[in-house]
Amino acid sequence: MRVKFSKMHGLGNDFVMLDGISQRLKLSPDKIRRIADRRIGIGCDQVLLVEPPREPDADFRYRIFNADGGEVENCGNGARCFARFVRERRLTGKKRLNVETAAGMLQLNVLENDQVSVDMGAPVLEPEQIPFGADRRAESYPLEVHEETYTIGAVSMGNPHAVLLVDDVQTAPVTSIGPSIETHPRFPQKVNVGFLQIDSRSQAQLRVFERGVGETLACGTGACAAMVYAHLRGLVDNQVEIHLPGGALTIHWSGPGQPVTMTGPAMTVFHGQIII
Ligand SMILES: N[C@@H](CCC[C@H](N)C(=O)O)C(=O)O
Repeated sequence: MRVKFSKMHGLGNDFVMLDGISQRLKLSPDKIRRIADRRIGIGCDQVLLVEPPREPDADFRYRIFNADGGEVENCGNGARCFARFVRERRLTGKKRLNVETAAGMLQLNVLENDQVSVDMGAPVLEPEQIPFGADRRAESYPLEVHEETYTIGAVSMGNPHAVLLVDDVQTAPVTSIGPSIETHPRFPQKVNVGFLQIDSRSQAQLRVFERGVGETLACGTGACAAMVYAHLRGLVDNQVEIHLPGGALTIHWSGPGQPVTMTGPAMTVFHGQIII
């Protein structure tokens, strides 16, 4: 099967974008892994597939596959790239888009200067719905990892996130404890793990060990989850610039029940074809 693709990224979180509207695609976890492989494939953190919508009020459906082949619910950086992709491929001329994901409907707004703003919906904090093993909802939870107890926040942005506050993001144990938290038994569907350093009430730094990928240069849903946790702890105001290794995202949240808004860039790198 010969497949046309675009290589894109949002702050270095990179994607292979597939148009499943003008070409017939049969993807399996094995094919996703091959496409995502940086040596024998194209290489990416996630493969994103655009399909026709199923819901009447949606413009498109967009599906997300991690580099390990697993399909997941949401991807913030991917959502911004999706908006740019459907316009560049002339699948739509709209600047405001409604897109269906496994996590629900997202609203996107294409701005000037390669920026896209996304209404990511309201965060979910009930442990059962994250899903996270805890008796009741709390602001923070103790989590035992390798006989040490860490304090975490647990937030779903459609996909599950654990957030840890750290003094210095540069020396944070992202790759040493990230994998153990990702697969911790209290997160039955695994989890993305964010390490957050708060610099002021409007500036923070974040590194994320992503479920099904490893550490990435940026994670949009991770930045939203980090904002939610920091806001619930009273550490930040309603708008925060979150600096990730690949660049900054602006995240806005005014509190429980309200949607989180994420604004940042979406970049196209090249177009190509692959035989899979
Ligand atoms: N990079 C993404 C998140 C992608 C999915 C994540 N790895 C998961 O398994 O939930 C983002 O920008 O949000």
